[in-house]
Amino acid sequence: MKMALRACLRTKPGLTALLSQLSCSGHAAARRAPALVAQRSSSSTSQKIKVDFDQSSGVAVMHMQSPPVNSLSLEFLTDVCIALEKLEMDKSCRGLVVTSSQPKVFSAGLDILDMYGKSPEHCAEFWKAVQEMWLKFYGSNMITIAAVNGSSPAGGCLLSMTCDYRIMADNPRYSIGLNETKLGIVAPFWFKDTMVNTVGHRATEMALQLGLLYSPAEALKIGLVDQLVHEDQVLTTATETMTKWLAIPGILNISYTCHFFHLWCCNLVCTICSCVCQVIAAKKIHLSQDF
Ligand SMILES: CCCCC/C=C\C/C=C\CCC/C=C/C(=O)SCCNC(=O)CCNC(=O)[C@H](O)C(C)(C)COP(=O)(O)OP(=O)(O)OC[C@H]1O[C@@H](n2cnc3c(N)ncnc32)[C@H](O)[C@@H]1OP(=O)(O)O
Repeated sequence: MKMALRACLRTKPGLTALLSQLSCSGHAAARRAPALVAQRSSSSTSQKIKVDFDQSSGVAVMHMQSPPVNSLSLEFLTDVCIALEKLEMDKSCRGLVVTSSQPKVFSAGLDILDMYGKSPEHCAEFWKAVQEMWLKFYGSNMITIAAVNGSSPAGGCLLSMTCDYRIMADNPRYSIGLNETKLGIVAPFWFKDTMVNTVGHRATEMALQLGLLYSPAEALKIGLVDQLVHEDQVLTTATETMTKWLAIPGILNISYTCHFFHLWCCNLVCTICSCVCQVIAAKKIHLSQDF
């Protein structure tokens, strides 16, 4: 699925342009960007993101380092998107591993504190940034692997599902899943679609209706993650796996089908509608709070 989206993006420049207009690259571009330099290995760092790029293998590792739990705030999402954009522009970068520098947590999902009591403008920016992250990862030209070295609820699970492959630490204290229902909120349909594309319809229905968080073993069983390893081995396994993937001829040029392109267009249109609705809703909430 992700490869089809990637192919669509590569072959439909108009769509890419439209996406970039929709996305929040405006505010992203205004911020500092981690630079990639042409040398064998390079390391670039924003406050919350560290990128190590090994030019000889063409593989970059993005370390999320936003304490305490890599919650996805507007600022953090912006940094992630900028880093990804930079890597995307460097054609020598063919693979990306995403992992966490925080102990026990891959990402706690959307930053709840960044969603509460904020201005409608902030909410709109925030929501656009969430969508941009999803679009950028899902439509990436690189092979992407999530090295899930800790718990990954809600938006953290979404982030990992946008990757081509997920390797999770085999520690029963960690969990992963779209638990929004348990928080009294509804996972947006594109969260749902991403999960359907990963684990299928029935498993997604169950997961979303009950707001399930899965142990690593359960997640492996339903296909939410692809591999479990000891937590010391998550990153090394991810880079080894990446090497194998990148050795497959034409891996970055998998052809796509019309079906996938249609799905992509549907997702795009619905995303625009959803975005407009979110803004309207946020404005209404804001107004009602004034009375
Ligand atoms: C802006 C809105 C625009 C309009 C949109 C409107 C509507 C859209 C509708 C729906 C969209 C919803 C989609 C939502 C997606 C989400 O991702 S919601 C976030 C869900 N996340 C969670 O449920 C995770 C909750 N956290 C945990 O389960 C645990 O914290 C943990 C990640 C497993 C880590 O556990 P542990 O290591 O034990 O750490 P602590 O629990 O002690 O936490 C440490 C500190 O981190 C703070 N924190 C945790 N999660 C978050 C978070 N998501 N956002 C912000 N902060 C978080 C926690 O409070 C602790 O802080 P203190 O040390 O107490 O200060």
